[in-house]
Amino acid sequence: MTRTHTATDLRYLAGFGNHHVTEAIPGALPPGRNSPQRAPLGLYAEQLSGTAFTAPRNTNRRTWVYRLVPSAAHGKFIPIASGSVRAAPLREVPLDPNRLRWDPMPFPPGEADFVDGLFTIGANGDVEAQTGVAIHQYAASKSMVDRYFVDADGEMLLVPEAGALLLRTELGILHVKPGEIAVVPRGIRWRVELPDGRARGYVLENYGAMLTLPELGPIGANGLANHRDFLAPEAAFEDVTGAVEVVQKYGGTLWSAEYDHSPLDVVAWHGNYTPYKYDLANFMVVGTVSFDHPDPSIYTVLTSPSEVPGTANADFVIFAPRWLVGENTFRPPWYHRNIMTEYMGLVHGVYDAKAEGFLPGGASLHNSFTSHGPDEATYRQASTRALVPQKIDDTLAFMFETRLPLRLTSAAASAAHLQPNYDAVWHGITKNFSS
Ligand SMILES: O=C(O)Cc1cc(O)ccc1O
Ligand SMILES: [Fe+2]
Repeated sequence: MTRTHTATDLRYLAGFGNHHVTEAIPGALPPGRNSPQRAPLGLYAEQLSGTAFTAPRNTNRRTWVYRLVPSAAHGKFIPIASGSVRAAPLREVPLDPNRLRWDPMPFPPGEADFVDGLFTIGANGDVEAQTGVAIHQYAASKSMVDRYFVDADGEMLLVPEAGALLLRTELGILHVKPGEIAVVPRGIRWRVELPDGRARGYVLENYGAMLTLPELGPIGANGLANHRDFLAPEAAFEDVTGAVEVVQKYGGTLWSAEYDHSPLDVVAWHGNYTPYKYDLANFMVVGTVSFDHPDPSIYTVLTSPSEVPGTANADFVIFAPRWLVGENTFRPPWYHRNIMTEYMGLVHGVYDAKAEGFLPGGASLHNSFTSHGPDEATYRQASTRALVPQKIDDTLAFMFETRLPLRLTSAAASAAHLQPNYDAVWHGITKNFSS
C-alpha cells in the first residue's frame, strides 16, 4: 500500500486553466504522443474530457492520465440511500417568497464523513439538462479512508468555514483551509481527509458551464482574482489493492460500487481539466474611490456563464477585507430587490450589512425579487456615522448568486436551525419622511 504525501510536502502547479504537465515518477508520461502502443512503466493511458471534444479552444478542457489500471476496471454501481443529498428539479416545497436565514449548521450526531455530512439546501435548473446549481453545506467528523466520491452531476466549489480539508483526488492532493476555496471538476474521483478532525463549510454544485474567471471590462488586464494564484495539484497516486467503495452522484442519486483497487492511481497526467484551489486573500478588491456603493459583481471570483450574455448560471462573489472611503455615501449594501437569487454564507467575522444573527457556518437566502438590505441597526449606524476612511477587516462573507430562483429541500425548509423570525431584523425601520 502506498499513500505518501502529508499536507506539508505538497507543491502545486500555478495558473488558471493552464495546460499542466506532471509526473509522480519521472518518465511516466509518454513523450511526444498521448497514446503510444504501450505507455511507459506499464501504465494505461486514458483521456478525461470535461468539455465536448469539439468545444472551442478557449473553453476546451481535457486531461490525459496515465494510471495503474484503466478506470473502466470496476463492477456494477447500485443505488444507495441519498441521505440529505438532493438535486434539481426539486419540488418538495413551494417556492417561498420569504427571506430566510439559518443558524450555523449543526454537526450530525455520530461520525459522518464528507459524503455522509452533505446537506442539500436547495437547487435550481435541471441536473440532467446541465443547467442550474445545487447548494449544499457539509459537516464532517470522519476522514474517508477506503471510500471515494465522484460527482457526475456538477463541479463542486468548496468553501471551508471550519477545519481544513485534504482533498485526495485522481490528479493529486489539495490542502484547503478556511479562507481558501477548491473546485473539483465533475467526473473526478476524490476522497476527503480531515486534518483537524472536523470540518464544516459550503458547496456550490454547478451543473452548468464550468466556472471561469469573469471578464474584466474597463478594469483592464489585471485585478480581482488573478490567473497565477489558482493552484492545481501535482500528480500523486495510491497503489492500493483491496476492496474500496466508490460513491457516485449521478442524476441526483447516490450510487455505490466496490472496486478492488484505489481509483486514485494516476501516476502522471497532462492537461487543463483539473481540480484547483485558490486563497481568497489573493483577491484584489476593487471599489469606489469617490461615491456610491457599486454593484457586488465587482467582487466576483468565479462565474459560470449561461447562454444569456452577462447573466450567470452562477457567480461566486466574496466580501473580503477592504477600505470604504465613499464620500456622502451610504456605505453598506443598499436596500434592493434582484431577479438573481442570493445565497450567502460567512467564513469568519461580521458581514457589514447585518449587525447580528448572520454567523459563521450559518447562511441566508434572498430568493429572486425578495426585498432585503441592511438590518435596522446597520441602517441607523451607517446613515449617521462620520464618513472617515474605514477598514472593513477580519471578515470574509460570500455569495452564491444564481439566475434562477432556488427551490429548497424540505429538510432545509423545516430545519431546526432555520431562524423563526428573520423578518424582525427589518422591524423598527420607521418613516423619517418630513415634507
Ligand atoms: O444582499 C447582500 O447583502 C449582498 C449584496 C451586497 C452588496 O454590496 C450589494 C448588493 C447585494 O445583493
Ligand atoms: Fe442582496
